[in-house]
Amino acid sequence: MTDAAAQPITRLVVGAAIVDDLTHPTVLLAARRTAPSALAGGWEFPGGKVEHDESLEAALHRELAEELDVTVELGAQVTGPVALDDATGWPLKPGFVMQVRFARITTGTMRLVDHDQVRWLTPAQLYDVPWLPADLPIVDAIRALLH
Ligand SMILES: Nc1nc2c([nH]c(=O)n2[C@H]2C[C@H](O)[C@@H](COP(=O)(O)OP(=O)(O)OP(=O)(O)O)O2)c(=O)[nH]1
Repeated sequence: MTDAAAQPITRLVVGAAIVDDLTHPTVLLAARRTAPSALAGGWEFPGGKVEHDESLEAALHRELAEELDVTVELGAQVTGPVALDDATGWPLKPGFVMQVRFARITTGTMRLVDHDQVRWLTPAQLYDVPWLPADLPIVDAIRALLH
C-alpha cells in the first residue's frame, strides 16, 4: 500500500470496470475518449471526477448515466495500491487517484456521449486497445479476475 498521506490527493476519480457478469466476468468494456485532445484516442474505464460532497458510488452512477446513458449494479472494487478513507485507489497522475468498481449494466441501451467507441474485450483481447497509460496496471489486475 502507498501511504495516501505522503502524496496529497487533490482529486478523486471513479471508474467502472463494466463486465458482463459480476460473479463470473468474462469480458470487460473499454471506451475510447474523444477529449481533451491530449487524451483523445486513449481507451479508459468510463467514469470521471467525484464532485464535492458526493459519494464515490453516487459519482459513478452519475457518470455512467451521463456518459453512456445506462444504469448499473455495482460490484466489488478493483483493489488498488493507494489507501483511501474507506476504499483503495489507483494513481493516475500527480494529485489524481481513481477508485475502480466492477459494474454490470442493468438498464439502458448504451449511447456514447463522451466516447466514440466501446469494445467488449475478452482476456485475450485486453491489450488490443491503447489504454491510457495509468490504466495499464488496473487492466493487469482485472485480467487476473476475468474467466
Ligand atoms: N474517467 C477516467 N479518467 C481517467 C482514466 N484513466 C486516467 O488516467 N484518467 C484521467 C483522465 C482525466 O485526466 C481524469 C478524469 O477526468 P474526466 O475527464 O474523466 O472527468 P469528468 O468526466 O468529471 O470530466 P470534467 O467534468 O472534468 O470535464 O483522469 C480512466 O480510466 N477513466
